[in-house]
Amino acid sequence: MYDVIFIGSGHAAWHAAVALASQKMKVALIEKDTLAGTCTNFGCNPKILLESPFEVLDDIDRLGDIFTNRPEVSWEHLMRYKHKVIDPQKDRLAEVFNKAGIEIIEGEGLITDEHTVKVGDQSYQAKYIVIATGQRSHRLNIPGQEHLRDSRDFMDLKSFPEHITFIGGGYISIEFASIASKFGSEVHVIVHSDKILKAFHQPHVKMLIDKLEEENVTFHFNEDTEKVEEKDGRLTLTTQSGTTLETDYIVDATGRVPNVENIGLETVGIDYSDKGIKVNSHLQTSVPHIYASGDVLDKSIPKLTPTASFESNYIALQIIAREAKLFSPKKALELLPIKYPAIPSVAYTLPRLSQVGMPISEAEDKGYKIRTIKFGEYMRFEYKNELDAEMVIALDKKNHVAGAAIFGHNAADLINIMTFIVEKELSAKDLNLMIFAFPSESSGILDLLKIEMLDLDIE
Ligand SMILES: Cc1cc2nc3c(=O)[nH]c(=O)nc-3n(C[C@H](O)[C@H](O)[C@H](O)COP(=O)(O)OP(=O)(O)OC[C@H]3O[C@@H](n4cnc5c(N)ncnc54)[C@H](O)[C@@H]3O)c2cc1C
Ligand SMILES: NC(=O)c1ccc[n+]([C@@H]2O[C@H](COP(=O)([O-])OP(=O)(O)OC[C@H]3O[C@@H](n4cnc5c(N)ncnc54)[C@H](O)[C@@H]3O)[C@@H](O)[C@H]2O)c1
Repeated sequence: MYDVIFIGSGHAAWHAAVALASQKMKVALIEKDTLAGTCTNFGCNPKILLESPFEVLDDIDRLGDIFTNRPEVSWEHLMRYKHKVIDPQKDRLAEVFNKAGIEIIEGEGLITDEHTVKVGDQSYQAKYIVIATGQRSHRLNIPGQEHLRDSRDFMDLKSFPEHITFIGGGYISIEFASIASKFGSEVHVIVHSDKILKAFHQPHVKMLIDKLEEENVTFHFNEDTEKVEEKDGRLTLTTQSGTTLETDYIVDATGRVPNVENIGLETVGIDYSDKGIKVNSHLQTSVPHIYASGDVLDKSIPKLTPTASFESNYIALQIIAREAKLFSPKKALELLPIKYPAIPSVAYTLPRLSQVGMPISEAEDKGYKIRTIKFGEYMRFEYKNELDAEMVIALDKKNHVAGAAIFGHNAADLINIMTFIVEKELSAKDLNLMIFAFPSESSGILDLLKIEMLDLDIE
């Protein structure tokens, strides 16, 4: 009998597994595909690795004729490097899990009753079960769908296509289009509405579109894909309005769907929809000792690695508290409900877009002060000549930062600093009581931010 069995081994599962094992609980992770899940093997990590040489090239391009030779990226070499770095990660994590005393069970988990999970012919009993089965790529249901590829295929390409088409206007489509454009490929993006990256500050999205268009990316807005046909190794994509595109490779990036099928939800009466598993504010399913975590949840907050890890850690605390009888099982529901802090979002394009806190458009509607900090222009020495890099902030009545949106190459790291400032409601005075390393990209933005928070006009 296990204390806790996890179905899935991604971030939504393993953070809790390690925490619970450290409390001497008997824990197992069931994984049907690759240990450690999507982010580690087929998502965030390989993506950022494949993008990293283009970041360097972009720096080189911005610094202009300082360099006498512009290096070129070899996709084949890059793939070799990817396998060298990414492939061993699952083994390293397996070592961590083994050391922690966590059992790894390979195979597909199926809940057969409220305390039992079956893998193949073997049944395992547990006091608690955590469902962390994640999501898979959505596939358009159109004639020729067998010619469509997904993010996993893209990140395993043996050679890079000269003509590549992405369907969708979300994270995956735009991040990969950004990589493909750096390769000099002819890139097309089919978007079925008039917007991409809807959750981001739209003026920054417009700046990104302009940049990508300069780099050979063509956007086809308000177009739906009708069919794909193959002839002599080339593909023809036809949209409902009759536009046709000849291309070598098509990535269907029309979203991801939660893995709720064939895990026994119906057997134990767990509620779910096509958006995922329904849980209460303690991440309990309709069966109180069965929790759900991560991408498989029906949730309104973004489905990201840090939110999956946060939920995982939260579930571990819930179980530890219940087991330590800090609260009687009857009172367990009185444990604190999950409360998400400010969640930063980043689109890993070149340049990157990021944001945290209240969206700037919402803050504008609320009458908050909106300020644009052109840190790339003011601090050219620090920001590698990135003249258009900027941060837009919304200041509330107390001059605290309610929300921030950044456009620039270092937007991912800079937004972490802003997350801290937003979450802790830091004032200019709080920041002035701290000393930061200089010169650095973060100190530059902080100095300019403090001026705005003191409400001095620097224009
Ligand atoms: C291309 C790509 C890029 C991304 N980039 C970012 C990024 O930059 N930043 C970010 O924050 N997020 C990013 N994400 C999202 C991030 O990967 C997910 O939010 C995160 O992986 C969710 O973790 P999870 O544990 O819920 O699911 P997963 O990591 O998907 O883990 C679920 C696991 O459950 C297993 N499983 C499913 N059913 C069963 C079963 N019945 N039995 C046993 N095992 C089962 C699956 O095989 C899988 O390994 C990206 C995603 C993709 C696809
Ligand atoms: N940087 C990051 O944090 C990052 C990067 C990649 C992926 N992710 C996560 O992975 C998940 C999947 O990313 P994604 O880009 O596939 O999804 P997404 O939801 O970001 O974008 C899907 C896109 O497809 C479009 N679409 C949906 N149905 C369509 C249809 N029938 N026809 C045409 N277009 C359609 C949507 O309008 C949207 O533009 C998201 O949960 C995201 O949070 C995050």
